[in-house]
Amino acid sequence: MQLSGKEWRQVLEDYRQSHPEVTVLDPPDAIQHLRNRQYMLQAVADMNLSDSYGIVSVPHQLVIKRDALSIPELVNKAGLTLPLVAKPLVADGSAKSHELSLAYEKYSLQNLEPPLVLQEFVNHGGVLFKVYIVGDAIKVVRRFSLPDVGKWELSKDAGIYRFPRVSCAAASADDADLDPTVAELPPRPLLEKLAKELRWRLGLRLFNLDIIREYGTSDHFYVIDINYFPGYGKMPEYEHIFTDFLLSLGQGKYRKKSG
Ligand SMILES: Nc1ncnc2c1ncn2[C@@H]1O[C@H](COP(=O)(O)OP(=O)(O)OP(=O)(O)O)[C@@H](O)[C@H]1O
Ligand SMILES: [Mg+2]
Repeated sequence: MQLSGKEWRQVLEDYRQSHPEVTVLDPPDAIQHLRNRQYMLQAVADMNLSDSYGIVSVPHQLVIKRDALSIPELVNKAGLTLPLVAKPLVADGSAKSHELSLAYEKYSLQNLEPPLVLQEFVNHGGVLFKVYIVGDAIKVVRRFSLPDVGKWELSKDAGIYRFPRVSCAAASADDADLDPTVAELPPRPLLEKLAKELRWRLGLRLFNLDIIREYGTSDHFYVIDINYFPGYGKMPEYEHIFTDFLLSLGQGKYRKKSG
């Protein structure tokens, strides 16, 4: 018998209820929440994180459920500024769900295929920060990203550009000769606060964030993507970090039992 995603989650949930001695790393419903780009970044938006180390927000975005012809008008009403990144609404790891495009011109938006999320493109100097979270541990790496879009390109280009899955193609930018204002990692205390709060709000322990710094600012960051259980193989020192995480779970259980 083939189970639907929902039925499968129910099976896991029932198992958890009837086997309280089993450690569930992350609950299926919380994981499911990240598979929809309409909700994925909501926890970051709700946090309103702003302190002396910086501001963390999410790009303005608009959900288009159907009817591509109405997109230009909806974009107008929502006050979104072009260029926009169009992302399929569902982010389930399938190749299709990672087919993104960049739209420079309002009327060309009618050629997109809903359901999708339209997100304002934020210039960020072509570098993004992947922030890996494993329980209490945080590890950040730099990756090359999409280049900035200038006014010149905006006036000249009148279309939609599909781009390949950047995160797979992009090499590490950690050893590259980069503009230091672009390459400087987000402040550690800001990331600690963000990670701690997100672990709590999302109810998850194993995920990563894609963060960019708005070009020309030193401390305005945007979270543009959150993925559950990302490819940890690309995270430096993942063996140690993962082992420590698993050991800490065992210790927690032991304390609970004996305490
Ligand atoms: N709002 C934005 N502003 C600027 N660049 C963006 C924005 N959103 C996405 N990008 C660029 O597009 C890339 C892919 O976007 P995103 O991470 O949302 O898609 P994804 O398909 O979920 O990717 P992943 O391969 O990381 O799972 C980002 O790594 C970044 O280079
Ligand atoms: Mg990403």
